[in-house]
Amino acid sequence: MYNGPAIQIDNITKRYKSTREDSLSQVNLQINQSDVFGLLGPNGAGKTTLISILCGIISPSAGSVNYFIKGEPVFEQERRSLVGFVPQEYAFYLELSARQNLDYFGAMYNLSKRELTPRIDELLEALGLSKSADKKVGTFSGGMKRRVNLAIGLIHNPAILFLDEPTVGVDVQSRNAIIKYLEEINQTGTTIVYTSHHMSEAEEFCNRIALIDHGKVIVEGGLQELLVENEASSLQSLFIKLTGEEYRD
Ligand SMILES: Nc1ncnc2c1ncn2[C@@H]1O[C@H](COP(=O)(O)OP(=O)(O)OP(=O)(O)O)[C@@H](O)[C@H]1O
Repeated sequence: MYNGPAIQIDNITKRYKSTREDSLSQVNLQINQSDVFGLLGPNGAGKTTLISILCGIISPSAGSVNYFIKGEPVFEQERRSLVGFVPQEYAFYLELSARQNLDYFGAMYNLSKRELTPRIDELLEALGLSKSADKKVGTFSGGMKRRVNLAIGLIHNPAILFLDEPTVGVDVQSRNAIIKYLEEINQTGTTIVYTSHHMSEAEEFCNRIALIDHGKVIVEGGLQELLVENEASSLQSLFIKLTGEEYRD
């Protein structure tokens, strides 16, 4: 499988208008096409800010992000169809059914009914939502809502998928289903960039990580190499070793 760069992040700095400090400072990263890349760090480190910049939801104060598919640069106008985003907050209509939500968001990507119907069936089936497809999402459990959120981010079959804490608040079964499905799509060529506070999940799921703290990348690279280099027995111990034990309230 092709494994050149998919995302090139150069010198990203972000300062929100209402703040006096940079939320991100001089972030440089390269994410490769076959990666499941983990953006990890304590509360307030800058993970959501970075992922929001990468998906084009907010602009950086300085620096640039470039995307590539099989080595070819992606132009601004193509980006929307090639990039998918699964936000931390639920991004759907509680009064609509799972199928109606997927229909609605699919139409926003200009997918035709002929493309959309089999894609919706495939996602509902893959994420264990077929039986509840026509029920209002407002009646769903937390795990089912997370899976609907994921299906919406994937509706247009993006080549690069960003996920901000996709398994927060779900039970073991839903977590397992979500991670298994993400592993499958990564195997078939989707680049995945994800944030999580769940260190054992990230340790199993990611091949490469960047540890971010106070808006800066502290370390980045292959997960196994980082564990060996830092003499850490697990991702959790690497995290504590590099970010300390103090609360970040
Ligand atoms: N819209 C905003 N306006 C002002 N400051 C913000 C805004 N969003 C985030 N920040 C600040 O930027 C810094 C990074 O926040 P961010 O949400 O990116 O961190 P995070 O690593 O995603 O945290 P968490 O793990 O708690 O979700 C924090 O100091 C936060 O207070």
